[in-house]
Amino acid sequence: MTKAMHNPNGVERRGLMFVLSSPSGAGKTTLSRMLVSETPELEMSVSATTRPMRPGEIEGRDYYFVDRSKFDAMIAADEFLEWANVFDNRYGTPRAAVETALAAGRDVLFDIDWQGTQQLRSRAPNDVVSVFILPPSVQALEHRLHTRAQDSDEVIRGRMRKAGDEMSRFDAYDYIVVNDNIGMAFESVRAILRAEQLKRARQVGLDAFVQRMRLELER
Ligand SMILES: Nc1ncnc2c1ncn2[C@@H]1O[C@H](COP(=O)(O)OP(=O)(O)OP(=O)(O)O)[C@@H](O)[C@H]1O
Ligand SMILES: Nc1nc2c(ncn2[C@@H]2O[C@H](COP(=O)(O)O)[C@@H](O)[C@H]2O)c(=O)[nH]1
Repeated sequence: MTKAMHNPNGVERRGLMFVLSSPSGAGKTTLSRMLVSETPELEMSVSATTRPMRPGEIEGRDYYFVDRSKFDAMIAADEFLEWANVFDNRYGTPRAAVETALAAGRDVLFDIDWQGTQQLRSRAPNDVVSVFILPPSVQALEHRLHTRAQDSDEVIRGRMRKAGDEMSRFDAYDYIVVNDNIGMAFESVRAILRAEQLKRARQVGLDAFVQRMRLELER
């Protein structure tokens, strides 16, 4: 699915699909924004959703906000790489933007739930790297949802009720990060991304790179 890109070190490598999941409010959006702003080769996948827009959200930056009939038409037209029902709404990853980014040799970041992660992994098992973000405590999670101040008390109660089930999905992920101190959590996520970019199997240009140096040494 992915094409080779050039690393800063000059070795070609395959792009990867970097997934962050967590119970609602654990910090995926915050970490995603930090990661994208510090990683030029990483592009955020913008999902489509039927959920109402929150104050401060921007169409096309945070989500594509669509109604249920548009969403279902997109499913019928096979426009999603994955989609799922989450908290009584539908969410999906538009296929075209992701395929364009990967074909241009970029990495793509996904803020999606466990169901979407499963679907991506079954499509591209070697290209998905998944990270599950846990909150430091239940109290901190609830506090964060309240201080974000973007959902009604009823919505927050619903998300807290589902947090236990969401958290139990951690064991299907490659890496687990507890987001207590945001700076430390960010450093952990960034280190995971960097290490995965450097995996030997992703650096598809290594043979050619080493071969060039060997030829030079033999001259
Ligand atoms: N380490 C942290 N310490 C304190 N507050 C944090 C931390 N990380 C994130 N937050 C705050 O917690 C709130 C929820 O974070 P965020 O929106 O990133 O969560 P999320 O996992 O993306 O949630 P959702 O799944 O509902 O979109 C935000 O107000 C954010 O600023
Ligand atoms: N399977 C998918 N899950 C998605 C997608 N986009 C977001 N999400 C997940 O939904 C919940 C709720 O998000 P919120 O913005 O309403 O708080 C959260 O777990 C997201 O990760 C998607 O395209 N596919």
